Amino acid sequence: MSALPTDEFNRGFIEESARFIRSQVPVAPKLLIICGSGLGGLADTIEKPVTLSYDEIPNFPQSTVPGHAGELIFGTLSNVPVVCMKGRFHYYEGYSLQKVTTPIRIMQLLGIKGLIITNAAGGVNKAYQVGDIMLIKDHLNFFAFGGQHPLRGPNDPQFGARFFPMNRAYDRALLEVGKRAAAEVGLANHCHEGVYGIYSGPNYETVAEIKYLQLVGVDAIGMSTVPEVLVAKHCGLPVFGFSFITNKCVDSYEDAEEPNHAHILDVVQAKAKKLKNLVIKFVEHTSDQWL
Ligand SMILES: O=P(O)(O)O[C@@H]1C[C@H](O)[C@@H](CO)O1
Ligand SMILES: Nc1nc2[nH]cnc2c(=O)[nH]1
Repeated sequence: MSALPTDEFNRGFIEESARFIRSQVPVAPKLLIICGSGLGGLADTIEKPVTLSYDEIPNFPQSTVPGHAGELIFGTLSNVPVVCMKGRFHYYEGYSLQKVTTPIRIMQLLGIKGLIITNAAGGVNKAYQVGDIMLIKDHLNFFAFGGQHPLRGPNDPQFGARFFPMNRAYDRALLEVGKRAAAEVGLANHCHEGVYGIYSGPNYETVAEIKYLQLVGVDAIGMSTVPEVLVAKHCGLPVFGFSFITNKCVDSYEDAEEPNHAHILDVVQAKAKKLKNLVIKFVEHTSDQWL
């Protein structure tokens, strides 16, 4: 008999993962930080870190992409107990959207109150430059237009309602705090608010696809984030997200530039300190909300 997609969300599996983590970690996290490609250095700022490798945790997926270490780092930031996922999962790796998002549900069982989500993305908006950040104000979920959704299948009401709104998926107040934090760490002139689009990958976009994305209002394109945000919103978690613009998307046949993952990781590395400072400032300004 074929498995329902929600079998990956099976409570027994998720609870087993959560139980194991509880047995290893002294303090339950209040905030989950998901690190995008090359952004694992965000975890370096965590105080009193306790590291769990993904392969130690029962039923946890394994990272397969360079720039995604495959570790959970628990500790504190501005006195807030946090957990940092150094390594996320992508649909193109072969995981179902349910498997991609199980960490959100596991962390929800552990008691998180919010999500900071980051990614490396291509700049579709012509005004965006390499090294800019885009605070995510909304997304375009191309997977859903094609009927692909992590919450397809029976709903578990203990996590959230069958039908749920997404028009305020990216918390407006947190976005304002993000803007302030970006200015404080010297990123004011490199900070935008925009719409993130998800593309399945693993290839980068064609010129025609980039022209289409420009037309429909996508500012930055990537291969992640949206599934995790859907599952986080389903279980009521406020979300703050930003994209780090690692390349300008090619929208002309005359342009010989080609995106390249190794180069993308180098670009992230070059700005790592500022991005860490941004996350530190953001948590500092919002700490009361999570405790
Ligand atoms: O995990 P994120 O979304 O940051 O990773 C992006 C999308 C692909 O996984 C990869 C392409 O270079 O970077
Ligand atoms: N889909 C997609 N993902 C990316 N991640 C980093 N750059 C890009 C890009 O140009 N396109």
